[in-house]
Amino acid sequence: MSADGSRGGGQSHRGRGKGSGQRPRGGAGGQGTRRDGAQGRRSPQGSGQNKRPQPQAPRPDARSVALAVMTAVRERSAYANLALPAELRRARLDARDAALATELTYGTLRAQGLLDRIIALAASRSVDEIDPPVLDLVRLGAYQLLFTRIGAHAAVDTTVEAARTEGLGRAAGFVNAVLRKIAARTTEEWIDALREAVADPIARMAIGTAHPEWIARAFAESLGSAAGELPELLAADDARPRVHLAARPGAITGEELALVTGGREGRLSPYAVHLDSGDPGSLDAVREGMAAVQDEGSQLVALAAAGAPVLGKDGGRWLDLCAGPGGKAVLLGALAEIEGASLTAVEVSEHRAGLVREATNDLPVTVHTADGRKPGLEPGFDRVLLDAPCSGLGALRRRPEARWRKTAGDVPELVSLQRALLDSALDLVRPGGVVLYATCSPHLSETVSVVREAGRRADVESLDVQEVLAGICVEPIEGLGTGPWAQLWPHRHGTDAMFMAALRRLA
Ligand SMILES: C[S@@+](CC[C@H](N)C(=O)[O-])C[C@H]1O[C@@H](n2cnc3c(N)ncnc32)[C@H](O)[C@@H]1O
Repeated sequence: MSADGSRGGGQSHRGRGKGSGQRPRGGAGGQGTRRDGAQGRRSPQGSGQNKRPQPQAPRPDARSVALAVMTAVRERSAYANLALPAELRRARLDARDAALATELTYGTLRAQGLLDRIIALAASRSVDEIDPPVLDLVRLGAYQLLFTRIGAHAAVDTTVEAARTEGLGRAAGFVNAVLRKIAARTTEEWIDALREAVADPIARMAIGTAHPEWIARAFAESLGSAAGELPELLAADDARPRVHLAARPGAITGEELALVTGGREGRLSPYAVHLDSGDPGSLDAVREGMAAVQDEGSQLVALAAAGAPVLGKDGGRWLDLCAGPGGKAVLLGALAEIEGASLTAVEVSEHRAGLVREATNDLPVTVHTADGRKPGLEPGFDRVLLDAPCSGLGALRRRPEARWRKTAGDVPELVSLQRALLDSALDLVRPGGVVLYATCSPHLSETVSVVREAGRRADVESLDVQEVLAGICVEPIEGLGTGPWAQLWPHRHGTDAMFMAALRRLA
């Protein structure tokens, strides 16, 4: 790394540069940075004693936790929502600093593409020319300046200090200069500057809400005649989602779960409970397996798979064709137990199949590690859930880094897989049985196009899945689209943007 933060030359590794591990981290503090402020005050040099300061490992703080997660996401393609809890446990921050670390990590990752465009303008160079660990630091500082109430001095000073404690001291001047330039304008001024040369309204909205343009465009296409709701949708997609719990049928009711957790019952799934805050893993009901974290929209998918009308008697042979890691298999397995049915779960990944086994070990569920396109199972299932591998564009709010990792180029390959899996599901279901096709993506290529094509098979009819949902939901559900399929939306339903369609094999 050179002194101006650019790639190439010199040291660029965390913890190897000048100043690394030499003194407690700190800085000017500021809102939410009480600990930084207290630790950042160093004694004046040579203050009456000749003793050399003892080397001391820097104590983790909110910013170092955020940087560690950002590094894991960048270098090892980690998922932030899995890496952050591990870092928080390791750092043992108090509740206030843990909340700040969470806000900085998720916020910076979510806004990354927008921050990079602003940094490029401020640094007068492409971000590709900036050493990645230095770029992470600048992103973290820029996020604080533009999207938090942390004071500008605190945001700049603590980031420059972090450059030193992270072993990137030679880039401190560069970090300082870029952040000061960013601090000289408001967020709105930067966004206006980026939008200056952009006329297309969707592209302008995408810039302002830190979404890649192709994703905003896919959302608009899926909203169709309601594309005017795009700003609301993009804003909801940027907000931190509430934690949804699913009560396990037969173990606890939604009402009881709300009482023991202090949460609120959902308006859609009869098993849903919403929590405003807190660590769901610490709840007794979750630890004892009576409830699990699951988006309310995902609950509706499993419930629709269990409730869509089959012709003739339901013989109790149910199949989950893409089951890993097992969220819906647990709900389906618990319903199967109540109905006297059994669930076969298929998952191509050995590791994920293991997770399904673990999650369903006390339920009538058999797990097979196999490719759902050719699972080698005896056909004749009464019900098949195909929760297809997809781009995940409908669950971006739960995966802060995901929007900048995916590309439009990922979609066609997924669509071919979805088509082949749906064909297989329709071959495996008995005449009169139902396939529930679902994606956690509203992208039309992965949703309507796939089920329309399958509906062209001579032995398939489309059911009105909105009617199925009407029979399941606690309160009337609206805004699902023109049907017969259903599209859930974060801004309308408070769920992930799940899509579902029910197809029945003709007898
Ligand atoms: C959307 S996820 C399913 C989520 C799951 N239903 C749940 O609620 O936890 C899709 C799953 O399909 C698996 N998968 C991908 N290709 C597959 C294939 N050819 N056959 C079976 N499973 C596959 C992925 O590994 C992934 O676990």
